[in-house]
Amino acid sequence: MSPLEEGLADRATDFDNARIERAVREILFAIGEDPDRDGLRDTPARVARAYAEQFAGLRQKPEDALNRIFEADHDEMVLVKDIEVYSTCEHHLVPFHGLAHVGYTPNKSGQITGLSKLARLVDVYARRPQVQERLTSQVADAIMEILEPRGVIVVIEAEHLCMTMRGVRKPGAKTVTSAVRGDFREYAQTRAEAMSLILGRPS
Ligand SMILES: Nc1nc2c(ncn2[C@@H]2O[C@H](COP(=O)(O)OP(=O)(O)OP(=O)(O)O)[C@@H](O)[C@H]2O)c(=O)[nH]1
Ligand SMILES: [Zn+2]
Repeated sequence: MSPLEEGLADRATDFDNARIERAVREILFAIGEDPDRDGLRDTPARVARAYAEQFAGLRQKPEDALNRIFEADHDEMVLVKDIEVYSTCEHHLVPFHGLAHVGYTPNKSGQITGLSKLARLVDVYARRPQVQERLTSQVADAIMEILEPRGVIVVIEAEHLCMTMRGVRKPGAKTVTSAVRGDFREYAQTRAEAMSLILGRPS
């Protein structure tokens, strides 16, 4: 399986609402609640709808998002920073959220994509059970494969609710991950330039 396909659900496997509803009802029983009380009666169905949205990326491919490629007379860095990202930690199924910064240097023929498509691509991978490291590298690899740029940099900074509301309980702790490919990996100067734009200060 190619890295881009990792985590992609078999498209034949439809999202199973009824099964989620049964499972959530079970969990409610198991924690000692009454799933039939007023406030909880519709909860299994609500959770199923929420999961359909939260995990929609399991049925999407990166090329569904990066589907507009133009040619432009521009072959220098394009960076979209501060893309809000919400994902689900695959260890505890609780959210992690933060900011993604995605930059690339177009190839010599100046192939670029719509700016919003980079944010859409982040969502394709974020809307799956994830670890932050894999999310970061999948976004970078998809851009390399589809746009064939000279290089890509992806930086994600996020707070994991599994580390704040439970477990070690360290609110405010940020996890920063990066994936660099092509020019950004090869040339320290190019990488430093991107990092200073991302962090908003000289690195
Ligand atoms: N590398 C990585 N680890 C993650 C991510 N999200 C959560 N984790 C960690 O996954 C680990 C799971 O550890 P376990 O010991 O199996 O589970 P646990 O007993 O619930 O661990 P604690 O969170 O320490 O209470 C924890 O250290 C989490 O902080 C992520 O995106 N990347
Ligand atoms: Zn977790």
